[in-house]
Amino acid sequence: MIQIEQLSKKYKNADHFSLLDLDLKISSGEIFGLLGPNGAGKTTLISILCGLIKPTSGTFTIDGLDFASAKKKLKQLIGIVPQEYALYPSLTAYENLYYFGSMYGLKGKIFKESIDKHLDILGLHKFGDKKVKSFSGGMKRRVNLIAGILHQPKVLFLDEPTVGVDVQSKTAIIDYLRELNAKGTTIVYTSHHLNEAELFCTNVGIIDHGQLICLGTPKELIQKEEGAKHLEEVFLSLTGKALRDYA
Ligand SMILES: Nc1ncnc2c1ncn2[C@@H]1O[C@H](COP(=O)(O)OP(=O)(O)OP(=O)(O)O)[C@@H](O)[C@H]1O
Repeated sequence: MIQIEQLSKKYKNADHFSLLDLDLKISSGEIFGLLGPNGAGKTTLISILCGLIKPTSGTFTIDGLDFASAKKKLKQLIGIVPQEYALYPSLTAYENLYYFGSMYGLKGKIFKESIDKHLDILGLHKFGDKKVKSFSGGMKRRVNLIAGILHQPKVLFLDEPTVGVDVQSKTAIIDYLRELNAKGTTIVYTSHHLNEAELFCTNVGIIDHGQLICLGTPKELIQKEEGAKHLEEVFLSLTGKALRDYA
């Protein structure tokens, strides 16, 4: 279970809070969708939960652990699939995965077999020895995903794992995440694909201007919004149509 209490973040020199007094509970076994317009605070929240940046105030625990007292345990417990490709372009897919797995202390025959197995499951078995710089966006996204799950995390955080990929890669990624979840992995993911989130998530939270503005199953949120048939209509009704450009 992830328990977040009164979490706030104001970046150095920023004139506004990117997260403000956010309370949220995510139960074990969920596929939780963190949705919101550009600049809403999704990446900021995921980055804090993964221990990549520190909150300005507030607390959170994952499985009862926090970074202050149990950093090493937490790092093993969670997996991170960042929005930007965290891959070395001039290494092969296999070398990248070997490197990232080693960072979690993985080694030996079972580890190597696990890399091969995951390359196979995600349709990359023919490309393990090819340099990542020659890969399509969809292939890079799939390698990025494998890099985050080789150590079998209990909780997996993914920041827009299906952005910029074709329907085939998207389906392979979502199907694989569903499989992981069925085996017990809690999934927290951000996305701008509201149709995908509607079908994929057990619960969603919409955040805007750093605050949680609604929470529930996709079905509940759609039922609550008069005239809405899909999550996208709920989303637009709650967050408005104004563009969210920032620089
Ligand atoms: N390193 C930073 N320094 C200052 N401000 C930042 C920094 N990173 C993000 N912000 C600001 O924090 C706010 C939330 O940004 P964040 O990236 O968390 O939003 P997001 O919901 O993930 O957006 P997107 O959908 O565009 O990825 C924005 O106003 C952004 O400009």
